[in-house]
Amino acid sequence: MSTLDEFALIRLLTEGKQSPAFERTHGISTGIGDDAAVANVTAGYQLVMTCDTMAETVHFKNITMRSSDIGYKAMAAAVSDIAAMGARPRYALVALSFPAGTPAERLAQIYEGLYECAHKYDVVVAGGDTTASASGITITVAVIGEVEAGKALLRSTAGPGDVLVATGWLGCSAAGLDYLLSRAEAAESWPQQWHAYESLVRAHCRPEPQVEAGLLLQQSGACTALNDVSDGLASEAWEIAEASGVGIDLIEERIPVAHELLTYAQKADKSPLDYILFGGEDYQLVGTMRAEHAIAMQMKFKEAGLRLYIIGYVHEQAQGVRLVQIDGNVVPIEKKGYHHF
Ligand SMILES: Nc1ncnc2c1ncn2[C@@H]1O[C@H](COP(=O)(O)OP(=O)(O)O)[C@@H](O)[C@H]1O
Ligand SMILES: Cc1ncc(C[n+]2csc(CCOP(=O)(O)OP(=O)(O)O)c2C)c(N)n1
Ligand SMILES: [Mg+2]
Ligand SMILES: [Mg+2]
Ligand SMILES: [Mg+2]
Repeated sequence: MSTLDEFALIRLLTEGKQSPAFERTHGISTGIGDDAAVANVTAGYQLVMTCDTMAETVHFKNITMRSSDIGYKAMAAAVSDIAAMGARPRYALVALSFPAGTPAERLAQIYEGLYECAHKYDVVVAGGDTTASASGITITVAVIGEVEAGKALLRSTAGPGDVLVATGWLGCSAAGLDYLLSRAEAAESWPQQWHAYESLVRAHCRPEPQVEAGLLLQQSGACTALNDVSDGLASEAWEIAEASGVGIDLIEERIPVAHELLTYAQKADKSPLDYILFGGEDYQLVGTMRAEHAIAMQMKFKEAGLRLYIIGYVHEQAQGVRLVQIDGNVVPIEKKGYHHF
């Protein structure tokens, strides 16, 4: 960044991206430009707050994501945690660190993607922070959402007799990542129209947080626990099981498998189930609900153009997470997923 100082860069990244009218109608009275942003709170609602970081080499490399994808996914991953509480995302704060000399154009593209995702999910970018880093780009997005008081969906409230549900395909992002790593082609030069494994690449680079699904589950009153899938189905099911003091059985034949995941796994001599259980970064929702409500919820989801799969059930005994295999054998599922350290 040779020609722009810090403040000129912040202007370049943010100016003209949100109209003052948009900010006003979304409850912001002071946005970017002061020491902190000021927003109204809705009476009778609670704040829901989260943040997630994406760091170069850990969450992305130049062969796995374009700059605009990095921004998009950073916002999507943070919004996903708000969806996983059954809440509505409202505001975002963005912290960006990069080594001196990073081209301003690259940063501008990251912000193009970031705002694209923010607009899609009706999130106002209310501020952030910009610093140098010793090496690599890091982007942290904090999202503040809201939910009707007392209605947030927790991990710790699943009960015996509940069924386990998922809002979409799992494992596609991890398979897409494997494909991109094996292909090893600089992301910025990817073609506009992607042909091979397009859905897997999209799942990895442009995940869609399930905000609408989370709200439907919350408003229904039938959902007893909810998580988003950032570390893999096994890890998320274990988190619900441990927090709620229950056991969970996953039914292999009920877990949906995307066609392209099957094709890729076969070609790469990998197991689709391994991607589903231990891959992560799907940003679908996995939760529990009382069994008697499950079919009606599936209908509601269908009417809304969404999907809801019943993929398991909750036990009284806290014997961890198990897989009911297609042949009827029941095997324990390891607590493994993505671990940073
Ligand atoms: N450095 C930190 N300081 C304070 N709280 C943290 C920190 N890192 C994570 N947490 C909290 O720990 C919990 C688990 O975090 P994480 O595994 O990242 O959640 P998720 O997988 O849903 O993003 C969250 O409540 C999160 O806010
Ligand atoms: C280059 C590269 N290597 C590996 C991964 C896979 N990966 C990185 S972090 C992660 C787990 C999710 O990230 P995390 O920061 O743990 O999200 P959180 O659980 O906090 O939402 C996965 C599967 C990747 N996305 N890119
Ligand atoms: Mg996190
Ligand atoms: Mg989460
Ligand atoms: Mg997260």
